[in-house]
Amino acid sequence: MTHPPLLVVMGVSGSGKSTVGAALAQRLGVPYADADDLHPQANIEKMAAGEALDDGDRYPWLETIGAWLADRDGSGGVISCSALKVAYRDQLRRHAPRVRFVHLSGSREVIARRQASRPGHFMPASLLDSQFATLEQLGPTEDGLVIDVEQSVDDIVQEYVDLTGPPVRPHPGDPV
Ligand SMILES: Nc1ncnc2c1ncn2[C@@H]1O[C@H](COP(=O)(O)OP(=O)(O)OP(=O)(O)O)[C@@H](O)[C@H]1O
Ligand SMILES: O=C(O)[C@H](O)[C@@H](O)[C@H](O)[C@H](O)CO
Repeated sequence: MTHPPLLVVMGVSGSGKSTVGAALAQRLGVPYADADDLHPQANIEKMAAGEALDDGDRYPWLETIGAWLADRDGSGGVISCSALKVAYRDQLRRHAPRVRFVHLSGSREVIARRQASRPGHFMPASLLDSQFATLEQLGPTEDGLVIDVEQSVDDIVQEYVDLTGPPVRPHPGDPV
């Protein structure tokens, strides 16, 4: 039996994970969560102070995200999470082996402009280079796809649907 999509919308800070993730979850008719809401306060404070997170900071956070994915293995869901390294994505796959990654990929210039368009967000622009330096592209054995961010949110969502086919709905009979 095919299950509704279980997705992680990934990418560097400012790539559009929260915006696209929410729109994609709505289109697919599945629950949505933003992993930024699952960070321990210490992680938020560290980034706000201009210091990049390390593997030790991310490990417990990724465990929380993995549990969220495992809980929704049957119903499907979309969570926005940077998931920058293969090792982080392996950690999530250990919780939910069928999870698919949707990498929002774009130039530093475009993403920096978008990151700067959010006054008051805790993530400083100064950390964008560390995000790109930490990012590891999806590997050939990883279930995932790459979508260019230099298009509208609606077009990104449509490209996902076009690439993956009509989504299995949590409630058969729902309109696509
Ligand atoms: N496809 C798009 N076209 C134009 N603007 C976009 C697009 N996607 C996102 N944005 C805008 O870019 C900014 C960053 O988007 P968003 O906050 O969703 O990124 P993010 O990856 O979740 O960032 P962070 O990881 O730092 O929370 C927002 O102001 C958002 O409205
Ligand atoms: O892995 C990381 O370094 C963090 O998750 C960051 O990506 C932030 O969560 C986010 O980008 C800022 O809101």
